[in-house]
Amino acid sequence: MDILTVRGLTRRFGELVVLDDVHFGLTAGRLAVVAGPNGSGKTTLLRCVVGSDRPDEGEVLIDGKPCHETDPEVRAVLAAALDDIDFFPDLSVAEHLELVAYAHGGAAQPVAEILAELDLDRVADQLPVTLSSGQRQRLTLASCFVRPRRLLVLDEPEQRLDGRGRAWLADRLLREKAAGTAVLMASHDADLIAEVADDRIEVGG
Ligand SMILES: Nc1ncnc2c1ncn2[C@@H]1O[C@H](COP(=O)(O)OP(=O)(O)OP(=O)(O)O)[C@@H](O)[C@H]1O
Repeated sequence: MDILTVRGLTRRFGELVVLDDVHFGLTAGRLAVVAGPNGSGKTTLLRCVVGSDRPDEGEVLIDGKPCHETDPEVRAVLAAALDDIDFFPDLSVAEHLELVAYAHGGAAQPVAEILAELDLDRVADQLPVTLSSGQRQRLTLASCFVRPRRLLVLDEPEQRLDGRGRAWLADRLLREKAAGTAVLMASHDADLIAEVADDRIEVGG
């Protein structure tokens, strides 16, 4: 059965039809990439899937049930990194990850391990505001990987990562699939897409 089902999703902003009757399903262990040029509706689609935007028509089902962002069941299943993520300003990098794990029923992977994996161990005691942009991106991704999940939604996760970070990301996504996580990802990185994607959802022109 699909973990994620999108049916007839349509989103308009005034006269602009950004998403027009989008359909797809995603099962455990598969990765679908959302592809299209700038402004084609990739982020809008992901925002509708995670519930931070509402489609004008159509529906999003998680485990066959309509998805509402605040449902405890959805919160337990869905880990998302879209660009509107906020960090707790007064918590260190390590404390932020401890709290995210705690809020979702415990760490899926020890915080110390994920810090080391993402080269964040050197900045574990720093506040988010003191991080470089690449380190902030790594913390965004770590926030998804530290918590339990069956569905992962990522908006251009490769952005601001260096070469080593991109290699790590590809490997990590392959491991996510092997562990049975369903992944929906917007990306402009053709190499990453070729390496990890099973399905391709084209949006826009
Ligand atoms: N709240 C909004 N009000 C009006 N227009 C919007 C709104 N949100 C998005 N749009 C428009 O919808 C279109 C799709 O935007 P979206 O951010 O989904 O594109 P994208 O494919 O993610 O682009 P990029 O590759 O640049 O990240 C754009 O033309 C954008 O201006």
